[in-house]
Amino acid sequence: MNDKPDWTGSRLEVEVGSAAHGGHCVARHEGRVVFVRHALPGETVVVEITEDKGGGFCRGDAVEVRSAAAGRVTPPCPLADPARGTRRCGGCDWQHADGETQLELKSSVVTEQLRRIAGIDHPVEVRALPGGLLRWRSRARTAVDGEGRPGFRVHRSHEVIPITDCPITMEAAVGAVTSRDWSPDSEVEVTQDVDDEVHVTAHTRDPRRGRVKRASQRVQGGEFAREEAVGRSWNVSAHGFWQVHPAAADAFAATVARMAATPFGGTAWDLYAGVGLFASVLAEQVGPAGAVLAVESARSAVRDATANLSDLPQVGFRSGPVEKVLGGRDLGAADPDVVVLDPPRKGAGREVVEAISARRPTRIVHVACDPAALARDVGLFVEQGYRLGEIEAFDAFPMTHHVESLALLERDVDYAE
Ligand SMILES: C[S@@+](CC[C@H](N)C(=O)[O-])C[C@H]1O[C@@H](n2cnc3c(N)ncnc32)[C@H](O)[C@@H]1O
Repeated sequence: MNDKPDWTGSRLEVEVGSAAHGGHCVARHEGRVVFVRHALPGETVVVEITEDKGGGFCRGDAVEVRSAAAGRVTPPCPLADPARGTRRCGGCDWQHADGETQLELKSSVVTEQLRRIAGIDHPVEVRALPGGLLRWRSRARTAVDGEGRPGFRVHRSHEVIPITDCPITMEAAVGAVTSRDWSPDSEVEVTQDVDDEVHVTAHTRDPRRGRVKRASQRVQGGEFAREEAVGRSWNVSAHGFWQVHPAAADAFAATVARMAATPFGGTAWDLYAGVGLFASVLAEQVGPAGAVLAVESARSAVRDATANLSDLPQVGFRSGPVEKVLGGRDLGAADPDVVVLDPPRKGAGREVVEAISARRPTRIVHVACDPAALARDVGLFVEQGYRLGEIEAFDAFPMTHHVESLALLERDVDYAE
């Protein structure tokens, strides 16, 4: 039986330890672990407990800094200020850290996740992308409160804090969202594309089902957002997947190209292909005599990819979940030389890792936006006989805890095969 007191709502002074996955730092109080938001390693803070897991760990927000770390700054957004108590925007975890400190925190988290989850000692250094810490976000989904005001949710809560700005979001995008009222309790999606055209779609609540309907109404902009990367122009369905940071697509594609190094005339797979960004790079490497198979589950993305890559006949598309397509028969006869996979946040998982490994590609490039998922999948590939060659990591989401890592996994070629 748990006889520990419930600390929810209490304020405790703690010494803050290292950064943990998810934008917290770890502290201890009376033998219990407290995950503290908006603190920095080495600080002494007063934390208000927002969640007590009953005998296990607690979560809380730093509400007063008694001794600040050297990297602490005043958050540019008032919604991330400790003076607000625990009613802070849930979006930005590291606004109170300067840019260099954010890179150090993210580097330590990626390195630690690899060590803890995959048992691999491989120090990772996260690099900044050009463009600074503010106004980089080209895509956002905002909530709307009961009075029709757009906003963001409090961390781990349904409460919506109305916004008049969001300093990490591009100016025209945030202006399009904040300049009007919306249907109460709806959601608004916004995209600012490379031409600075803003696309806005409202998703309204279905009162019968008590959740936001998938049916949506375009309020501003066109069907497609135009983007540019790898020297090409891309048409992406206005709220379809495209990298959120404007410098990310080129940086990731260049890294994929370098790590993949697919032989001319070879075969490559681009799994979770989106609108075909990495498939285009692989297609250039294999040339007209090679083959690239792009697999993607969202039908609109496959449609966009097919149109975007119509000049690259060596790219073939399969529409459907990767786990199903890899289990099917229409993958083509040739085993891939190289596989690139860029799964959603939860990672690819054992079934997909085993299906890829069974085809014995020489090189695998794993692109991950979550360090824990990266470590899980890397560990699974290592179980299948691959070794971690290198990792390049980018801060494609400044001010938040998110970080993008690209890992190269290699298998020694056995020429007797
Ligand atoms: C992180 S995005 C990567 C897109 C692309 N590589 C890029 O950089 O633009 C992940 C993509 O995987 C797709 N996806 C999610 N789950 C999938 C699944 N089980 N099978 C295939 N595609 C999936 C999503 O629709 C999304 O386009």
